[in-house]
Amino acid sequence: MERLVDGVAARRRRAASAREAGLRDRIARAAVELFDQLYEGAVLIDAGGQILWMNDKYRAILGLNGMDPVEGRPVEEVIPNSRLREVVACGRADLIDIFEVEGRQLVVSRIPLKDEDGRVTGAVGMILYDRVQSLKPLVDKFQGLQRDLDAARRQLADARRAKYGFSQFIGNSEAVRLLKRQARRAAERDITVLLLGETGTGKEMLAHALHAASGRQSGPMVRVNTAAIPENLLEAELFGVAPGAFTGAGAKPRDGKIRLAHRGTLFLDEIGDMPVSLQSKLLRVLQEREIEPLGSNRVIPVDVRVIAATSRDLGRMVEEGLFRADLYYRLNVLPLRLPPLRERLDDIEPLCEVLLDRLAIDQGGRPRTLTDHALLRLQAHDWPGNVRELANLLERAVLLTDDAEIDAGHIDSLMATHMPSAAGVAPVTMTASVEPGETVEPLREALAAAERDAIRRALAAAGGVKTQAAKLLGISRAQFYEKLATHGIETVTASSRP
Ligand SMILES: Nc1ncnc2c1ncn2[C@@H]1O[C@H](COP(=O)(O)OP(=O)(O)OP(=O)(O)O)[C@@H](O)[C@H]1O
Repeated sequence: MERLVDGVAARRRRAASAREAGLRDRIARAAVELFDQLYEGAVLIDAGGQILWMNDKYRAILGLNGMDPVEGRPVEEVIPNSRLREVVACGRADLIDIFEVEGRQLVVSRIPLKDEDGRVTGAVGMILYDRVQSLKPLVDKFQGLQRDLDAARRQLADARRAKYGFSQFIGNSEAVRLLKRQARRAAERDITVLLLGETGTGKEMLAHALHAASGRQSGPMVRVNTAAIPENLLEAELFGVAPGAFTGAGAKPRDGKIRLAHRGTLFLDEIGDMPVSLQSKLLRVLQEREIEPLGSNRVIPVDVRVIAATSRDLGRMVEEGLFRADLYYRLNVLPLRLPPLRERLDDIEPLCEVLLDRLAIDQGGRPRTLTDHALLRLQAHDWPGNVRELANLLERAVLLTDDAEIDAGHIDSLMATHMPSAAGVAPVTMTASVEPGETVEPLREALAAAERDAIRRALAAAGGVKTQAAKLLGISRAQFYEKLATHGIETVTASSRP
């Protein structure tokens, strides 16, 4: 009797589980049909990340035709960057996510599939977008933010990308052609380059061109002007700061410029102004390719190519003990000398053309031209401030007149009134007379007085802004500071002005 009862119960259990299996099967089929109708796309993968099934709509979004077999292929091979495998691995659903497929932003859901014991057996991915209209504002907002982010990224990349290439470095003279040939060769080799030349000869421009033509062109180009940063801030600026390195250093680490130049180029402008105390740290960067942020005892490897520039005589600075000899030899692997403008007077004409074109673009209107006599005047000048000084003079000439042509008279008046070194251009006459008893100043003192006067006038014209005053004088900021110190001229800093 007992056996009979057991047999009936077992039969009932079997029948119930068969019914349940059939029910499950119907539910599964209904669910698949529902997916197919409800969603823009659906895909099913197994626990190994291989596709078991994909609906036609998903295939269409991927640009696959019905004949392309997808079943059995790894999901990432068919849907690049798919995250379904992660859902299998962690067993948690991604109920709403935004996912890019073939350039389209789609709202998707990813759900793990589990067996009776809770083991993950696969995952289903569904594209919801278009059917779920209520998500549209969210997606639009996301797309707007994504566009802003892309634009900001592009801007940052542009800012860090080199500004100039070799073709923008104007000059046909033999000296410039030779320089460009050497520089092109240097760009291909991943070695340290030292740019030597007077102020305004185009060292920074050439550094950008070297970076743009090098294998590091897609990396950052980071410039540090050693002369423009106070000595006590320079170490942090270059090497970065560890959290809490000093009072006020902040809880987060701050990357220095050397780290920011990782996989790119570090342009050390005015390297002659590098304080001796930091020179050994810089040497370590060149030798060991590593940095130690301020307040840290950790070294960080860096991959940077160094381009250094100076208008100073580094060799002499070494002799005078102002620059470390070992650093000098490390930097001087491939020196490139930029010739001053007075050694390549033939370049003045093409330079003027380009500079006048640039001015026309910046200020609007048609590009001005120079008369032959104006050009001769320019070629007779000494150009201590080189191309920067030439650019400044042309800028003032364009402001001085509305004429289409700039003539010799315009150039003469500018040189006589504004240029600190106009003596070489203005016609020299013998009309000066000396009263009996009047003393004649030694030339050195007369020149120093004239320089002092020019600096004061430039400062006044620039409203005390030193960068602007240096620009007006056609000299670098570093040189301007040196001259202020030499002449003992005290200025009111911008922050302390009322
Ligand atoms: N060969 C050139 N072709 C076109 N523009 C040039 C050339 N050389 C210099 N310039 C222009 O002259 C100005 C000064 O150049 P740059 O700043 O590169 O000189 P620099 O040698 O680095 O000067 P400094 O030593 O004072 O920093 C810039 O506006 C630059 O565009």
